[in-house]
Amino acid sequence: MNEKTTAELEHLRGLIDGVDQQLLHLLRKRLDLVAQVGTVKHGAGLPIYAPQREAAMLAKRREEAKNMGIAPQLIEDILRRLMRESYLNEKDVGFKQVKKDLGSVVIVGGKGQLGGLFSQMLTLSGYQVELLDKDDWQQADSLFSNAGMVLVTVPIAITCELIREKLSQLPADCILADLTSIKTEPVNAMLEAHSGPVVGFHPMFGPDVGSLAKQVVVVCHGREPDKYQWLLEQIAIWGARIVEAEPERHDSAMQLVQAMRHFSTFVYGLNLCKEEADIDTLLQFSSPIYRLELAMVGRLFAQSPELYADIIFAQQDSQHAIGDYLDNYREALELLKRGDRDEFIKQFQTVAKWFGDFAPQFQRESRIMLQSVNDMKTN
Ligand SMILES: NC(=O)c1ccc[n+]([C@@H]2O[C@H](COP(=O)([O-])OP(=O)(O)OC[C@H]3O[C@@H](n4cnc5c(N)ncnc54)[C@H](O)[C@@H]3O)[C@@H](O)[C@H]2O)c1
Ligand SMILES: O=C(O)C(=O)C[C@]1(C(=O)O)C=C[C@@H](O)C=C1
Repeated sequence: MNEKTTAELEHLRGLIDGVDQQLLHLLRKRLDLVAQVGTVKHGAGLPIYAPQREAAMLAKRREEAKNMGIAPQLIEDILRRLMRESYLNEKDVGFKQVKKDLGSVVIVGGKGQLGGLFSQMLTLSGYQVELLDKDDWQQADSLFSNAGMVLVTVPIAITCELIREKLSQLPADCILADLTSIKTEPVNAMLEAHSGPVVGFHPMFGPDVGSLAKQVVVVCHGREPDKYQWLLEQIAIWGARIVEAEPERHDSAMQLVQAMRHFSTFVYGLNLCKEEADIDTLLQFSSPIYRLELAMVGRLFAQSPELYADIIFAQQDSQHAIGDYLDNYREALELLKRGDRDEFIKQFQTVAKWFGDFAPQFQRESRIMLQSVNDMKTN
């Protein structure tokens, strides 16, 4: 680079630094305003996530960006990231407590991952939370005697037995609820063990979400819904979307959404491990989609093997779905073995037709994810 180029670049980079610093000041200003919104919402008991406000704001800013010669997607990306920050900041102010006269909430398994998250959310909402973990059963009677709600969040494999053996003497008006990833058997066990209000939940997210804004919580009604309606409102205030489902319908969807998904991810990892693949080399040659795929597979193995074993093994019916998948894999492998490219293309087109409008929609969504994956690269 000659001296003139160096000087020009330095000058322009200095101006860019100045603009970025102005952006920082604007960000500070926006975060302060969002904190004030958080306080107002807390007082009024309004949900942290305001989808209509977001949609209207994004549409306006996109239009304004277009008029200024800025790509609308740029401002949308920036605002969505900023709103994620808002959910986190607004959460720290706390939430309105919907049910003031509940008594305490006893979380059985409360020192675990999901128990910890719900303990935090309930405490931020003003409830008195008591944790009852595996070594705390000597305090159970005194904790249960004041409980307005008992929330079960222990490993799946011991959930039903624990409910039947340890939760059959709760106060009659106490709500019995759970967070188990499968629903039919735990909800039945709760209905058998307790004659009062019963409700099953399945939070469709892990403990590392940061905020519940936009997350889905499946609810399976058990008994006396009017007694736990406040809890659904509380979860909505946390920003999550409640999806109602019969336990059987939930479990059958979970065979594909969880059991088969995690099983094929497990086999993918198992295969890489047995093939002794060199992850560093794979990453060097990886396209963004491969990096994303590897991240999705790798993150499974950073978590509890028991949790995933339980999700897969708790639903023995999943073996049929997994078996069908294996048959389809074998049939597709046959196409490859006999070099039947034409048939591959025919089947590809059949699947594309079956996906219909979802295929281009997923392509658009994944494009944004892939660009983020690429942005995160540092070399
Ligand atoms: N982790 C997730 O991503 C996730 C997501 C959705 C639902 N869930 C569900 O949440 C539940 C808990 O999962 P987790 O990931 O928090 O597991 P975890 O292992 O982190 O927590 C389980 C807790 O239960 C405690 N425990 C074990 N035996 C006990 C006993 N006899 N009495 C009282 N406590 C006992 C453990 O000490 C631990 O603190 C499971 O039913 C799971 O299906 C988990
Ligand atoms: O306007 C609100 O209600 C806010 O909470 C602020 C804000 C934002 O960051 O702009 C954050 C979250 C909402 O979903 C919508 C907008």
